[in-house]
This record gives sequence, structure tokens and C-alpha cells, in this order.
Amino acid sequence: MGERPIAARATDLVKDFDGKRAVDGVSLTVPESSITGILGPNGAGKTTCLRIMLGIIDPSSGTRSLLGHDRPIEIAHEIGYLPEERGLYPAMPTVEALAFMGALRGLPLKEGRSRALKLLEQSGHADWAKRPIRTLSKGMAQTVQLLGTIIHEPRLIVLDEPFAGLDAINQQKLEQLIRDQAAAGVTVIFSTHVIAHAERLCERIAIIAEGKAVFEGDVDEARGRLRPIVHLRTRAKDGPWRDALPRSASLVGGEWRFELPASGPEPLLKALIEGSAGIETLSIERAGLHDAFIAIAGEAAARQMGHVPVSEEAA
Ligand SMILES: Nc1ncnc2c1ncn2[C@@H]1O[C@H](COP(=O)(O)OP(=O)(O)OP(=O)(O)O)[C@@H](O)[C@H]1O
Repeated sequence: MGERPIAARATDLVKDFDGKRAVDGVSLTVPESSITGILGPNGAGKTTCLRIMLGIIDPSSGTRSLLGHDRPIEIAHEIGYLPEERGLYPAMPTVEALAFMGALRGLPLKEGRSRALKLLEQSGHADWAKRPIRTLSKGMAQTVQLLGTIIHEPRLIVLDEPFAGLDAINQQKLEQLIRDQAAAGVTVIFSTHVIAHAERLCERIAIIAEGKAVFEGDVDEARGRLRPIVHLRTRAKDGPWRDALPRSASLVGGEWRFELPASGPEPLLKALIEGSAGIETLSIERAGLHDAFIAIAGEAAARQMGHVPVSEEAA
């Protein structure tokens, strides 16, 4: 990563709750103005890691620093946090709720109100300003809470499962908001159990399974751990060419899918041609984060994240 400044760093974090280890040796390096995803199934320890990073709870052992501080609570005004349990005062008009969230982070109420109106306008929700929170849908309230997370213009934002509970359109809007924040120099850390969001947004990821970080690094590096993926359709259903396909190859909707053998494409092509497979379509593509996740964290963790193995998709 060269000389790039580091916005957050965790080293060997461990957290025990009543003798049960919730976090087991997690390390994390987050460059400034990057988007970093913490991926893992429910209960993997993501929330606990984020809370330790934020200084809400202390680790049993290990160290963390946020924007150069090892007591992050002291720089709360520079940090935005969207917790997993969300809550706003139901009777408050939206603009007041936003100004109030800013005030909690040191922003004068007057300034908060004017920023609130601007944020609502920018996100196409100017008409929500006077509506009491209780009249908003759950997804709308979540959007408000998210705007409240950035109203004080923090340098670093931490979002715990920010996409959960949003419909597809609002998920897209949130992805754009995250990109805009990073482009403006804000560092973003978010947790998710949906690999696609991380794949689209993140430069770096940490994959957490049962409290342990099984991977931490660039998304590119994770994807580079697998050889490219072959997608193949043939006219022949069977034949000697089948021996050239790895045992792990799966057939989905008439298409074979497998990691390119270590020997490369040539021997595979030769076997397909000489074995009269009758190639209909063939593509060799870089492995996606999904494939990398399964290779790194294992099928069990992928299943817990709602991933359906390709061999079962067609069933
Ligand atoms: N305050 C606490 N006291 C006792 N156990 C806890 C506490 N907080 C978390 N745990 C336990 O630690 C483990 C990790 O929980 P955590 O909430 O960090 O996971 P997660 O990956 O964020 O999952 P989820 O998305 O479901 O919240 C779980 O087994 C949980 O029950």
C-alpha cells in the first residue's frame, strides 16, 4: 500500500464474553478514503469488531487505533456510526431528528437543520423534512438514520449492515452515497453478509468466520487466489473429453462451471476438440469475490451467508 496514510488499524483483537470467544485474533488495516468491507455470516463477530474499533467496548486483548487515536471515543465528532439496532424518536420531524443526531456529535442545531435540509434535498427526499419519523416506512427511516450518520461531516464512517432492510433501489442509492463519501476523502468501513455489495464497493475486505479473520487484504488479492473460472456449453452430453474437466466441475442449466486447471487453457481445449465435445460457448473469466469467498472461508460459511452452491441452483 506504499505511503498511503492509514485511517484505522486493529491488531490481534480478541474479545471474550463470559468465557465465550466472540472475536479471535482479528487484524485490520484501513487506508484513508478507502472503502473496506467486513464480510461474514451472522454471529461471526462483525458487530463486536466494529464496536471495539469505535471504542464502545474494549478488547480482551489486542490494540486498535482510529484516525491515529487509541481512545476513539475522544474523537467521536470525526466519526459517523450507523449501529445495527437503529432508532429515532418517532414524534420528531425528520429535519429535527437529523439536526439532533448532528448535535450529539457536536454540530450546532441551527447548522444541523440547514445541513439536514440540504442532505434531504440532495437525496431526493426534500418532502420528508416536516414529516414525523413515525410516518416514514422502515426503509425511509433507515435512510434518515444514514443521513444522520454523515450530517456532522465525519472523516470516517462505520456502518453496521447498512443494506439490511433496504429495497433494491435504496440499496443502489446507498452504494452511491458510500462511493461519493469515499470520493470526497471519507474513509468507509461497513459490515455485510452480502458478498455482492462488498464486490461492487470495496477496495479491501476482511472475511470473518467464527470470530477469526480468515482473510484480510485487497479484494483483487482475494480474487487472485483462484485461477480463472471456465464457463462451457457443449453439444455432446458425454464423451472422453469429460476427463479433462476437474472433479469439482458443476453443471448448471446445461453450462459447466469450474476453475481453470493448473495446466492452463490449451490442454483443456485440445481435449474438448479431440474428444468431439462440440463447443457451443466457452468463456474463461476472472474469479469473482463469491468464488474467492467460498475458496477462502469454505462452503459452510458461504451457506450461512445465503449462498446456494451452483450445483444446487438448478435443482
Ligand atoms: N454483549 C455481549 N455479551 C455476550 N455475548 C455477546 C455480546 N455481543 C456479542 N456476543 C456474541 O458474540 C458473537 C458475535 O456476535 P456479533 O454480533 O459480533 O456477530 P455479527 O457477525 O455482527 O453477527 P450479526 O450480524 O448477527 O450481529 C455471537 O455469538 C454473540 O452472541
